[in-house]
Amino acid sequence: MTAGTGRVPFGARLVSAVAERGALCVGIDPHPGLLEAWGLPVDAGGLERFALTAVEALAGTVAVLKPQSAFFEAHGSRGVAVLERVIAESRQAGALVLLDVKRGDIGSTMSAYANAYLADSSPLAADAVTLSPFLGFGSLEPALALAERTGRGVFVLARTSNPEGPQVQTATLADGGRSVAQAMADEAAARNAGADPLGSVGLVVGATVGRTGLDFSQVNGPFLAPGIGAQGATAQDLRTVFGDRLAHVLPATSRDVLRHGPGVAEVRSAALRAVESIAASLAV
Ligand SMILES: O=C(O)c1cc(=O)[nH]c(=O)n1[C@@H]1O[C@H](COP(=O)(O)O)[C@@H](O)[C@H]1O
Repeated sequence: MTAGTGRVPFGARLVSAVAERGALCVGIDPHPGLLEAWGLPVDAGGLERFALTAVEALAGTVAVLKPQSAFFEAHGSRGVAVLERVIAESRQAGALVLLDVKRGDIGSTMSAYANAYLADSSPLAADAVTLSPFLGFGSLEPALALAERTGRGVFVLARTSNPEGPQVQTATLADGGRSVAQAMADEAAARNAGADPLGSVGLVVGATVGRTGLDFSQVNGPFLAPGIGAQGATAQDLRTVFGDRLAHVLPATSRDVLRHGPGVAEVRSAALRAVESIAASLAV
């Protein structure tokens, strides 16, 4: 079992973490190619060395760490055991952990996913998870409810960083002129209404997506903005994507920091440079 949250809502804990450490989420994505580049074998032992080095370099420095579950699952039960350690040790070192699992299922199965990642009793419980709403936002209710009860958060996909996203996300809903992405923003806004300083239902909006025309003014929650670095977006792009919502944006990058390994100091320096360059871009 990982440590609890003290029932302080995720949104409030995120605001404190960002104030203390800067607005940055670093992904822990143990790609086989990165393991090789670090001189590690592509097996569970190599995964463990890679992931725990990343934790050592980053968990005392960066506001949010985002392990990508698939890269751990690919190594079977030993990989999942490493993921449990990554979550526990990162949280002990003061980082918030956003577990990237992009789950979405019919409501009754969604309850099981919620218990796996958002219940205090689970060995895989993180501070927040990524969720996919394309079975309908309402199907996520068990996760939203459990996250709220346990002081955890969720980030719901809205406008993802990949080029295929618009096929679904910019489509117009049957009930009127809104896009699917706008509907997700409106659902998040409804869940976060009145939360202070920030709600715990976030959205995922890629840093790569450019001007969207989406209205984020009522969301009152955090925006995870992946795509910086390896996918071509820069910190300067955030202003175009998020306009006057920049204060609530959590920029995310993974390979662009991890490629500086295997040295702990080099990985940490790369993350600190990213924090500074993002802070400079957001301040101008
Ligand atoms: O939910 C995510 O984290 C996510 C959403 C999205 O729209 N785009 C996106 O790249 N991600 C994740 O963010 C990480 C990006 O890694 P880099 O491209 O190496 O910075 C990967 O783990 C992706 O799965």
